[in-house]
Amino acid sequence: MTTTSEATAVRSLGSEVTIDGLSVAYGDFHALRDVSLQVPAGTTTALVGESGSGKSTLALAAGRILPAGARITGGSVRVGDVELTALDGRALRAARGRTAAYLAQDASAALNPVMRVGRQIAEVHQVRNGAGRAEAAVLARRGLEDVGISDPDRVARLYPHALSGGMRQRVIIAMALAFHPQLLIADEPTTALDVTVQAEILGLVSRLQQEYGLTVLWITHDMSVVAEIADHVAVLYGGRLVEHTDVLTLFEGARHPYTEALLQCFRSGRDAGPKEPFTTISGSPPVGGAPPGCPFHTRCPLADSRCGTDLPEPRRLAADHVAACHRLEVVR
Ligand SMILES: Nc1ncnc2c1ncn2[C@@H]1O[C@H](COP(=O)(O)OP(=O)(O)OP(=O)(O)O)[C@@H](O)[C@H]1O
Repeated sequence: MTTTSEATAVRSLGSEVTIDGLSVAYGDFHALRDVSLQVPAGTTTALVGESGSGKSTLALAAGRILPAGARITGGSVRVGDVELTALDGRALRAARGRTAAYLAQDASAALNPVMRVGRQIAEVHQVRNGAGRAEAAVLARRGLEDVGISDPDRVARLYPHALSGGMRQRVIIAMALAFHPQLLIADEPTTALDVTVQAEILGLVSRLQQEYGLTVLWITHDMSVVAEIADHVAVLYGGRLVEHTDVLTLFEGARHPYTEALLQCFRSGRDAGPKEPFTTISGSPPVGGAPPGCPFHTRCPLADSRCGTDLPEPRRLAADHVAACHRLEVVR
């Protein structure tokens, strides 16, 4: 039987995540190819890239919570000391429960509409942490307080439809924390919220991340979110990791032409007046598989003939900086 202190105790939650040579396919189509990435325990890595670049596939593979139909075709994922890619069946189901919690863009889809929110969080404490019913109710209220809800007793009795979008997202965060996750996957959880609420939720997750030492993979299109929450950034294009670096280097010394193009779009959107056009990346991301050579070569202003035929290997430029590009010397 679990004691009160065991059920209540929150470990220093985050574990190191090591992804090595990971490839994932939906049917015959490879959405992710040969991606290697390390997320140190207790840090946040932002996954950025245009739509379809493979951000969600990578994050979901890191928690082994890919949808049905997705197959890991190569490589490995280790969370803490568990090699997730080596597990299947019952062992995988058990490991999943211990490993990752997921914050979705649409918080209402993650909540049961006919159950009071306090009960939903309490159930996690009962099932996941072995708390008794009364203790779980206390923990649920404490969880609501922890995510900045000032009147947890009242809110615990509400159904999800009675909550605003921001409040629903807070409830989902409280529920995610109740899982004591080794890895928190945040899939653009703030994009559906208005700007003020978005800032509040980002501030909240940053505080909780530090307080609980959470390891976070944060999927986003938005470089201002990256600046706010990330320690490291992984840039994906056409299912490949093209650059991986710490957040300061990203903004001050990105080396891959695709990363540079994303940053130019961000800066021009941020600095443009209301009627000024802002920069976009010409062309579209690959659909149905990346071309041979560098996946970005068809849109890259610096591409030469080799870029169309040879896949660039990731090159280590500093302890915390890797980029895969044949033309790094001419970027800076
Ligand atoms: N369940 C699925 N079945 C088939 N193909 C899928 C599935 N999920 C994703 N894909 C495809 O895999 C590729 C990568 O998708 P993924 O959702 O990982 O990209 P993303 O960068 O997260 O995009 P977005 O920002 O639009 O969410 C895309 O081409 C997508 O169409």
